[in-house]
Amino acid sequence: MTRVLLASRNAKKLGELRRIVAAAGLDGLEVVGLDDLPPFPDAPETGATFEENALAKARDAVAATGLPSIADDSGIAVDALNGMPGVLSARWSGKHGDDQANLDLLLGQLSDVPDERRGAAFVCTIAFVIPDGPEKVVRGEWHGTLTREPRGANGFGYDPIFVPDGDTRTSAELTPEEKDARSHRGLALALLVPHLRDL
Ligand SMILES: O=P(O)(O)OP(=O)(O)OP(=O)(O)OC[C@H]1O[C@@H](n2cnc3c(O)ncnc32)[C@H](O)[C@@H]1O
Ligand SMILES: [Mg+2]
Repeated sequence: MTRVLLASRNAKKLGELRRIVAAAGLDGLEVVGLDDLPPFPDAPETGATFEENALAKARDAVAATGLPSIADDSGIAVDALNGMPGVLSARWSGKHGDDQANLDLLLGQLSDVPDERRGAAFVCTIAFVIPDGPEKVVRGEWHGTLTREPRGANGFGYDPIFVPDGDTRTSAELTPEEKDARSHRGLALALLVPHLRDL
């Protein structure tokens, strides 16, 4: 069994990563999370791009654990905000990981933005780093529009205000399987799976 670390401190995101990797049926891979290992310090995410942040998180995890490591840096890019919150999505309200405050602030900022200009995209960049080995970075995008009120209880983060193109439900109203099949995270991991099979 080869061990692979999913290096995320966000329990909901980690759950999605675990679920998607499990669905890919990678025989011979044992997936571990940060909660299965001794703690190591969480470096600040200071990169200007999702790619830089994902690579930094995966490299830190490799340095601390010696395990092949996967890290996800993701967020929402809003057209009317010129692509923000972007890499600041997790701390848009000033408090890291406060999903409700982040979502409320974003909705307030967009209150005067008309329906035809409420486009947004979820972006997920995943870095896979092997000790003394190659580094891979993949990216998935999921395009849609933003609602005016939150709807739905599934998912996390900005899911209750994001309606993916081709649907009328928010991504918090999709089943987990529906979200995985279409999401930025599902798309990125699909691109990574061939590299995981090579391990
Ligand atoms: O860095 P780690 O430890 O993985 O955990 P994190 O929560 O800090 O993760 P990010 O730095 O990548 O920030 C991602 C933020 O973007 C949002 N986000 C990412 N993927 C999302 C999704 O599938 N649905 C809703 N919101 C999402 C969510 O608000 C997250 O807090
Ligand atoms: Mg983070």
